[in-house]
Amino acid sequence: MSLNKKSVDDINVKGQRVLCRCDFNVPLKEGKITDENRLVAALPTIKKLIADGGKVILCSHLGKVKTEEDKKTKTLAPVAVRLSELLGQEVKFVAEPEVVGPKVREAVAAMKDGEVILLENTRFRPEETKNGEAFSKDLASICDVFVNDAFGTAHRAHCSNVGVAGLVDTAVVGYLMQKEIDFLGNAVENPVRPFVAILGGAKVADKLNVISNLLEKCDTLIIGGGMAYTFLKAKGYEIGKSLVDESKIDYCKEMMEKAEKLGKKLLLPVDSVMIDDFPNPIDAPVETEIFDADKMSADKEGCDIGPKTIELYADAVKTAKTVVWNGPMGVFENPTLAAGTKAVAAALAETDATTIIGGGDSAAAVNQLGYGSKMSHISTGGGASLEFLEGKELPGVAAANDK
Ligand SMILES: Nc1ncnc2c1ncn2[C@@H]1O[C@H](COP(=O)(O)OP(=O)(O)O)[C@@H](O)[C@H]1O
Ligand SMILES: O=C(OP(=O)(O)O)[C@H](O)COP(=O)(O)O
Repeated sequence: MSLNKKSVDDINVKGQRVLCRCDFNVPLKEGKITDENRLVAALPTIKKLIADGGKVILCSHLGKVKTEEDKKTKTLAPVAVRLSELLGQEVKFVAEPEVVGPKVREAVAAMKDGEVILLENTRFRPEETKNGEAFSKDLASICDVFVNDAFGTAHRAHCSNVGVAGLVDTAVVGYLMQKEIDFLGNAVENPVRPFVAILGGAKVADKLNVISNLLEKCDTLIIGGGMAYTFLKAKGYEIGKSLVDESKIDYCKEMMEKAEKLGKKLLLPVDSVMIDDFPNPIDAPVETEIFDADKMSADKEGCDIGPKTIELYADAVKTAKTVVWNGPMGVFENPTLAAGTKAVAAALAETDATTIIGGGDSAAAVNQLGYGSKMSHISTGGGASLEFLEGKELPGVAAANDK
């Protein structure tokens, strides 16, 4: 999918009411934002709209809203406070149960050019995630122009990113959306080779589906983390209590055949760090033992790639010119099980390749290890970047006006 969409550079927002959909779905702990990456990433578009004299109405979802209790804890109030600080001007938080109601209409009517308001969590309206008409219409009624900069949500078709776009004359994308699609699009469509893709993590079912498409595009596909064990089982190896998706064993066999047919390298762990039981809490001390991949213990669980695999993977990355990485190599939240993830992050930091990180946990791992600034691009979208890499059209992008 190429991004031949109208952007904030193609419109004049002076004096216009601009509804700007961002992805402010940030992690919160006791009401405090613990990672503000998504807020910082949204600033260029917001600043541009302010500078151009728009009346900037920001909106976003925050988490999944299922209960009444969620409406207390998943408020965007802390985001308004932090955004005000980051922008150096007031972001007025206008909260009401229906998200867009009389209070918001009044506040919008009173806005001066260059002012900013933030609406409450769009998922407080139950129609939001069903792309229902009433809420889309409410959103469209308070704006002249719609800007979608929520890349992290682009794989969803909801009122605030898709429904509303169909009800306004002007629907464009923001800078973050553009940057994400450009980086990810170039990486898969015109990669400087060798192109290495690294997949790991625990969302095994989701991520296994990406492999078929990625195999056609990359030169080497490296598999680690929880998803590796379904492959190792497909090879006939004992995997003990490790994570597995039984329904995907035949698919993994097919993927190994596909790689061979296409002449692509598919690298799997040759050894594994195993433990007796999954740690609880996750960072509790654990006793580890290293096994070759074809001699794993039937009573243990594989939780990281072993030292031989680290060497193999670091070597494969060394000569790469483009690397896409999604998903940690092990249970990196536990310091004893973080070596594989650390080593891959270090290998990426050392190459002169274009390095693109996708997925909340992978991004957190890279940042925690201090390698964030060494990567070419850290995507703000996990699910969205994966669906994009799979070659799927993202509804949030498709809904914007073509150039
Ligand atoms: N071998 C493994 N067994 C169980 N969990 C694993 C294993 N390797 C990695 N994980 C877990 O995978 C999680 C991240 O997976 P995922 O959500 O798919 O990644 P991302 O957020 O980067 O897309 C981490 O919490 C990590 O502990
Ligand atoms: O955090 C998000 O997705 P991600 O965890 O896949 O990056 C997006 O804000 C989408 O949120 P959702 O998965 O609740 O629709």
